[in-house]
Amino acid sequence: MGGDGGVAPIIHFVFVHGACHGGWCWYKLITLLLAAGFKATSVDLTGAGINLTDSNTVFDFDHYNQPLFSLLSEIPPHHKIILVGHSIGGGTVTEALCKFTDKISMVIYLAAEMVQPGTTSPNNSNMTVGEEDIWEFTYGEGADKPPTGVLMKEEFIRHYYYSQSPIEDVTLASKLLRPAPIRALQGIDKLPPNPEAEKVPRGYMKTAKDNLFHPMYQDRLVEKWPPSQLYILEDSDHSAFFSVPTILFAYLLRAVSFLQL
Ligand SMILES: CC[C@H]1c2cc3[nH]c4c(c3C)C(=O)[C@H](C(=O)OC)c4c3nc(cc4[nH]c(cc(n2)[C@@H]1C)c(C(C)=O)c4C)[C@@H](C)[C@@H]3CCC(=O)O
Repeated sequence: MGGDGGVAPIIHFVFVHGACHGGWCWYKLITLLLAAGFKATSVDLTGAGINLTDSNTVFDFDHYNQPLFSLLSEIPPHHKIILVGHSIGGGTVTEALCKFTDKISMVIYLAAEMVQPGTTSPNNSNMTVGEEDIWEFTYGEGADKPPTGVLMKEEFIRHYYYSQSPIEDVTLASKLLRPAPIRALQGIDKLPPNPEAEKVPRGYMKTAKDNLFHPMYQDRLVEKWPPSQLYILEDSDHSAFFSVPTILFAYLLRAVSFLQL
């Protein structure tokens, strides 16, 4: 029995995708966790996955994150929420951590943006997002206005997102990726300091064979805001949920074994 009115605690993993992805990318992890007796949910942020909003109309980071905020507000208090964010979804996770601090038992950043509220990202000269040739922009407000969406060009997907992943997953993903709301993403890493949120245990999982989010840049994030647990996924590309799902599953279980229920 836990401390919440005598109701037994339930460990509930909530997964947040990165840019252009959707809740679909967690299908292997959700299958493994459900089979092991945990609760596991993935969310489609606004304009992603099967969320019906056109991402070209999403201009605000809070609007983009709204489906996660709704989900978190509905989860009952006896659920011990482990919030897991991938890639730029780490920005969403940090914002949710600040808004729902009391509901979250642990946050895990997977190859993710992990920036202490009140500070800025370390120098990002290693980031591939700056290499415009790999991106295709959409102009929902007309060609004379700044872009509203961004999607990786199909010929670069295997190398940058999924170099170590099964080819079937690459094929599936290439059908499901959708443009990310570029203007909403400009709102990441703009949070005020939040000492309460910093008390929540935090894990970082580094992807060592990542062609998109350089491992050295991930090291810098970890140095700048050291997590309580650090895991290295040696054989993982940027998308550990496809390339090393069983190792990721094992590391998630190890991470939650440190929870005080
Ligand atoms: C194009 C500019 C826009 C942006 C888009 C974007 N960012 C990432 C993707 C896209 C389309 C990815 O596909 C990747 C990801 O989420 O993979 C699933 C992205 C990352 N972005 C990161 C950090 C980061 N991005 C931005 C800004 C933007 N990203 C523009 C608004 C910032 C800041 C503060 O401006 C930061 C810190 C990483 C977590 C990943 C990997 C990026 C890489 O190394 O290339």
